[in-house]
Amino acid sequence: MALMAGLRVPARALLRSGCWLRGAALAGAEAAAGLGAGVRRFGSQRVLVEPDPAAGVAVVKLKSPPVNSLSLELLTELVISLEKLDNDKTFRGIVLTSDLCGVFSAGLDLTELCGRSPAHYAEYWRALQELWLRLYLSGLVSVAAVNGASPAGGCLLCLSCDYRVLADSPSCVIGPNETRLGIVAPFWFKDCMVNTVGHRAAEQALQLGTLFPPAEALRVGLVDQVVPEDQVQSTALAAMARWLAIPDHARQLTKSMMRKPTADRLAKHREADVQSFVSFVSRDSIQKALQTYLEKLKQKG
Ligand SMILES: CCCCCC/C=C\CC(=O)SCCNC(=O)CCNC(=O)[C@H](O)C(C)(C)COP(=O)(O)OP(=O)(O)OC[C@H]1O[C@@H](n2cnc3c(N)ncnc32)[C@H](O)[C@@H]1OP(=O)(O)O
Repeated sequence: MALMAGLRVPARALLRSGCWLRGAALAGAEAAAGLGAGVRRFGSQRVLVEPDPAAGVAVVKLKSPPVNSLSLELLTELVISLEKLDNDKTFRGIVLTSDLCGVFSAGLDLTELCGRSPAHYAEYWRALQELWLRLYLSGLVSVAAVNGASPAGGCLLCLSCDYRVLADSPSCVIGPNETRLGIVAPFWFKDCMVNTVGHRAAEQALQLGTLFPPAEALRVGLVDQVVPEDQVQSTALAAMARWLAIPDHARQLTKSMMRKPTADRLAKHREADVQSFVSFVSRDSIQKALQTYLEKLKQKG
């Protein structure tokens, strides 16, 4: 404990990434995931990809301690991994999950939104747009195995998938809490919410900045299943099998028919959306609100 207190951040990071617990269990986990000899994990520093070529499925794990906040680096690495999987005919589906304990993703990395230059904000927003468009329109089946808290941008990642399984734990809250920070979700996040839970529920959740506990998230339709924490990944893989039973071409054309009009609203006006974000985030009042929120988070930690 004293050692952990003295080395607060690294110790927490290690615990979060499950390093102390995982070493011995790794071989077993690989076997359970169907990773035989010769099937190698790949990915990058912040995105771990565990392929199961026989099943045509890859488990994509976010591993950017302490909370998988969406830094420019994480966004970029995730886009690269998704692009690679999208272009590899071996794969028909991905399970998106977190390699950390208790957090799926803390949403946008607030340090990317505070005290930076307009050029940085623009670069960051373009990366977020890129990730959303790629995930939302991916021809792969995407199942989110939400094994931790998933506020704001974390919720957007989940909503961009085809199916969501959430862990049944009080800490596993999910929802669009932007207004509580004094900021506003972009219209394409709003559209995703509306498409998932309907206009009235989306309007209430977005205005109130609601973070739903699991039972409420299920009731409102924000997630499709709530299961015990240790069954999230296996349930996601079982759901994946149901989706993969459908011929790809028919499912993909249907997905595109359902989602392209929403995606096009951004795709056709990306640069205007970037400029609107840059001017919003650069306001003194927004900078102050974000700084205050970030300081509160740090004090709490
Ligand atoms: C300006 C216009 C923008 C429009 C864009 C709208 C779209 C999306 C907006 C967003 O996504 S904004 C981000 C919203 N996210 C949140 O409100 C979540 C904040 N975090 C938490 O509630 C908690 O951290 C957690 C995720 C529930 C995990 O709790 P836990 O107790 O396990 O960990 P903490 O001690 O709170 O945090 C550890 C460490 O991480 C830092 N941190 C947490 N979240 C973020 C973040 N989003 N960005 C950057 N850093 C974050 C936190 O400050 C701690 O730092 P240290 O104290 O260790 O330095």
